[in-house]
Amino acid sequence: MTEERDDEPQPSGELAIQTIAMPQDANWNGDIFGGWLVSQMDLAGAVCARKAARGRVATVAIDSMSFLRPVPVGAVVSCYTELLDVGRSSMNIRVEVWIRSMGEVAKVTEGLFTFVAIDETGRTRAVR
Ligand SMILES: CC(=O)SCCNC(=O)CCNC(=O)[C@H](O)C(C)(C)COP(=O)(O)OP(=O)(O)OC[C@H]1O[C@@H](n2cnc3c(N)ncnc32)[C@H](O)[C@@H]1OP(=O)(O)O
Repeated sequence: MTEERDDEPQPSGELAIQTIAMPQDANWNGDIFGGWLVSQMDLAGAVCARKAARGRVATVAIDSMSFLRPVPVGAVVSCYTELLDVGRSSMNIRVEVWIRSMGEVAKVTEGLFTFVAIDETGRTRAVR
C-alpha cells in the first residue's frame, strides 16, 4: 500500500472524468497517444463548462498544453477541472490529468481550455 504524504503534490480542481488507458490508444512507443489525452481533457473541460453554462458549449481554444510524462497502457487516468474565469459567453478552464499506475500517482498533462456557451443554432449566448 502507498502512503499519502501531506507534502506530496495533489490534483487541483474537481474530478470530471476517470477512465483506463487502453492498448488501442497507444502510440509507436507503447505509451498513450497525446491526442487521446487531449481528447479526454476536452471531454473533462466540457463537463465542467456545461455545468457552469447550464447547456451547450463548444471548445474555442486550447492553450498551454504541457505533456509532463508518458502514460503507460493500463494506467487509471483522472481528469480534474477548475473554472478559472467566466466572461460573457466564455469560460477558461484548467484541466489537469493525473494517473495511477503501479501504485504511483503522478500528474502527466495540464492545459488551459476556453469554452463558449452556445444556443441551439450554434450562436454564442451569455453564460449567466
Ligand atoms: C466540445 C468540443 O469539442 S466542440 C468542437 C470543437 N469546437 C468547435 O467546433 C467550435 C467552432 N467555433 C465556433 O463555432 C465559433 O468560433 C464559436 C461559436 C465558438 C464562437 O463564435 P465567435 O464568433 O468566435 O464568437 P465571439 O468572437 O463573439 O467570441 C465569443 C467568446 O469567445 C472568446 N474567444 C473567441 N475566440 C477565442 C480564442 N481563440 N481564445 C480565447 N477566447 C476566445 C471571446 O473573447 C468571447 O468571449 P466573451 O463572450 O466571454 O467576451
